[in-house]
Amino acid sequence: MIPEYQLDAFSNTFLSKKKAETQNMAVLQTAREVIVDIRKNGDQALHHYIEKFDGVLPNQLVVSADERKEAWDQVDDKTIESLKQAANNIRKFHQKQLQSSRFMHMDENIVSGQLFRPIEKVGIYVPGGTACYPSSVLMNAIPAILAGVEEVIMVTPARNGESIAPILSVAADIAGVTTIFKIGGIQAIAALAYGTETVPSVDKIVGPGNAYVAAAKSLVFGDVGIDMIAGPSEVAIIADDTAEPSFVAADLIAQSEHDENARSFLITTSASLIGKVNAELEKQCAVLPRQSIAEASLKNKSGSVQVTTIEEAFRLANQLAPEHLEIQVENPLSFLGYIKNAGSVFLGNYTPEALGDYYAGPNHVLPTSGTARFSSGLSVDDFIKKTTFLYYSDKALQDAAQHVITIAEEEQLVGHARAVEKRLKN
Ligand SMILES: NC(=O)c1ccc[n+]([C@@H]2O[C@H](COP(=O)([O-])OP(=O)(O)OC[C@H]3O[C@@H](n4cnc5c(N)ncnc54)[C@H](O)[C@@H]3O)[C@@H](O)[C@H]2O)c1
Ligand SMILES: N[C@H](CO)Cc1c[nH]c[nH+]1
Ligand SMILES: [Zn+2]
Repeated sequence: MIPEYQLDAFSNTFLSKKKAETQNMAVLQTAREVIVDIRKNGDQALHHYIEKFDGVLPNQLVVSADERKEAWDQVDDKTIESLKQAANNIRKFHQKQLQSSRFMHMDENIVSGQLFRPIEKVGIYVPGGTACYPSSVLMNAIPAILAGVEEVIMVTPARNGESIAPILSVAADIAGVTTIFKIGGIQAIAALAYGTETVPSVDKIVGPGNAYVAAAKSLVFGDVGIDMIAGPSEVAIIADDTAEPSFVAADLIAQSEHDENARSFLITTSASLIGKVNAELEKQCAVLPRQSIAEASLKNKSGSVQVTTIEEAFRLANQLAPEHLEIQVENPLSFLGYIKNAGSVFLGNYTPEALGDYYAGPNHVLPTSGTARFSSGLSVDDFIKKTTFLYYSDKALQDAAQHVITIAEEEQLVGHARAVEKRLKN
């Protein structure tokens, strides 16, 4: 069910450097047209595209205070409790990421350092097309609020043309989201980036979404900040003979059920594991509500490979740089030092990725499509700007002046040299 590859074929198929399918030209073209129109025509264009892409235009785009209050009665207590527990864990984990402004140097003549300041207004995109992700509300909003962002504006498409899922509103309250708009897709990103009569513009947009959302984010980048351009979700599992085939299969399925383009990889030193996992996949997929999605992802976008050593397994995983890396081998913690490129790592047979997707604390908004080679998952840092500062006394400048002038003259920037010379005492 998950195709087996020889090592060379696995590398050739999955390691080529190419941008995710979010960069599809037709999707980009649609996104460009919608963004240009909304930027020029504001609400009028926004309404048009909500109707066009989501079918119905809600009477009111903002989720009202009454709607937010009523949502609490529509979600059962057990679910609210689970969300609160998850929020606590996510808050605790991200709290440790906070840093204070700092001095790099301080004496009577020179002071330098870095100011850490939150971004003022942030937009968070919460996907809502095919599924509903309260966990993504928590993962995006909690680090922003911990960082000190004043206004967190959430957008998500309305389910039936009128309301958003109550659980999303409850999660937004638990996290501390300021305002929620019932807008999804390209039109939501355009409205957040440029503002309309109804939607305020923000300084940065974060959060995952489908190919249209990703394309729109890539186009507005520069006018606003973005966290990343997320492609389809991925998991790579490194497993040896001690791995439990039914656990491995369950975790491959958990990622593959996200969408048909999700990618699941199994890299194993075991001669018998792939066969056992395939038997489990067959069994477990058959009883899955999203069976056809998971099967399509496993069959068409995923792969397994047998390697001879654990070192080879990690070499391959580092080349893949997967969004999620599971390590289901004996003494998993002893392999932390082998990891170079991965969005988030899950160690041991009892740490399924699902634990991190929802609950444990680390963020689930992670780099995909090999971009973990150069980037990281969402964190408090994504909502902080670092501004350097510098003070030199008269004496300190006199001491440094000649070096500055020399380099300025080498660059033939006489104005720069003069700016220092003007202050020289002799
Ligand atoms: N990386 C993560 O942390 C994470 C978390 C949750 C979900 N996801 C991913 O987010 C994605 C969610 O996708 P989704 O579609 O369910 O929800 P979505 O909210 O991202 O997209 C839905 C919107 O897409 C727009 N759209 C749909 N078809 C269109 C078309 N033909 N032209 C223009 N616009 C169109 C509509 O406006 C709609 O509101 C999935 O791929 C899922 O795997 C990722
Ligand atoms: N696995 C997703 C990130 O790739 C996150 C998620 C949300 N809900 C379930 N899973
Ligand atoms: Zn998931």
